[in-house]
Amino acid sequence: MEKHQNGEDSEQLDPSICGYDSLHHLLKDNLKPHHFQEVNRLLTGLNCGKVLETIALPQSATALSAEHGFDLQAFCFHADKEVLREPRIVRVGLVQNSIALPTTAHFVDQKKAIFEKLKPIIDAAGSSGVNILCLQEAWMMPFAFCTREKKWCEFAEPVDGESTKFLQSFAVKYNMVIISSILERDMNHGDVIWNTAVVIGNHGNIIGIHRKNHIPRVGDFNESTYYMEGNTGHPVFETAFGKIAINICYGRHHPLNWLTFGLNGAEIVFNPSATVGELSEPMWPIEARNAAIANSYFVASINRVGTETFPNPFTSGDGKPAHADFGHFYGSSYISAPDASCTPSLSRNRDGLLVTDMDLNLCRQYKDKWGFRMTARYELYAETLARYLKPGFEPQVIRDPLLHKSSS
Ligand SMILES: NC(=O)NCCC(=O)O
Repeated sequence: MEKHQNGEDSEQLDPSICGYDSLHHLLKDNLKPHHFQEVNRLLTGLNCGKVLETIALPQSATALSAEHGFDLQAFCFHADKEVLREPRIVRVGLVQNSIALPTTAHFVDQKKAIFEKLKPIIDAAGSSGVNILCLQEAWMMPFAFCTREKKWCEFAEPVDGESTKFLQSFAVKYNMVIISSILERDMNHGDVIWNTAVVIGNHGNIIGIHRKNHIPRVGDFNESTYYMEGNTGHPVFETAFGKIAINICYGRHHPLNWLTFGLNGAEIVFNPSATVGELSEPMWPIEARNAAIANSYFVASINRVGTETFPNPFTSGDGKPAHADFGHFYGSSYISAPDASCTPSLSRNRDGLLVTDMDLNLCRQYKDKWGFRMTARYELYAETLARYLKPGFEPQVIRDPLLHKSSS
């Protein structure tokens, strides 16, 4: 079987949806235009009563996408015009990518090759005027946590390590905030390892970090072998372009995690992820979108791409025979808005850059319209949670007194 540069088998290289690289394209090409219009309205919603607009990007960006073969799509979310506030338009970029060399290559070469691969994509974002750019989870390494082998810890870096330095130069060059999700080694605290998002300001400064709150224990996601649950809470970073937060991957299954970023004032929550089709694909278009609606903020979801094969087969205690790959990381990065509209997703199988303008005024407009914050009744839940956390908790269940009585 033919092997490709990144270690994928050619058999695994058609992770298309019936030959299409996204559900959007499949529907568009196969439905009659008026059917597609209705399906699209129901699936991706309307923004200010209209289908989401596409935007034209500069030729420098489209040329980079053509030369390097990455998917490039661009959309725009509007908000209603307000009397007292000017529009607050932010241009966001999301990058999804596969690894660049087989996982058997020297670790230094693997990381360097990913840096090289990302350069033209980040340049395309910069030349498109992106204000905030977010990369996928642990973008600087293969997602080797399935293996449980400790050698992959060598990819971990301090917060101000080489990946941050690499991105700082782009942040300065393009006046861009960059969110970089890395495997972090905290040298000042006994070399402890974390799954961390570093927020780099548009002057190249490090604004702060957030460490992944919820660590998966599902399928091959054996991440708990490598790092612990984060200790940074739910920080919101006030940047030159808006208040942002990062909910790293598996945290998207936890509604209270989304809520707490919202309570701290986030206007955009980024969800850098690494997840595979077999496990989570039906959840992917739902959870982030629901969070955007429920919390009246934008959510930017990013997933890596490709199938990563590791040198030694592994098992995960789920009865599956030993295997050496993680399954297919299905890309499909997209953005959801508080008004229930969302962009089509990027390719399921190619590297990509999604550029999206969003008027942050939409967040407050939807708080005013639906009043989810005002109707939330937080005190009810605070009281139940406080009781639930005590060892003597008893669930509030009212039993039908006729249950188990024999019917006469
Ligand atoms: N990276 C990560 O947390 N993946 C867990 C699987 C999922 O949440 O879909």
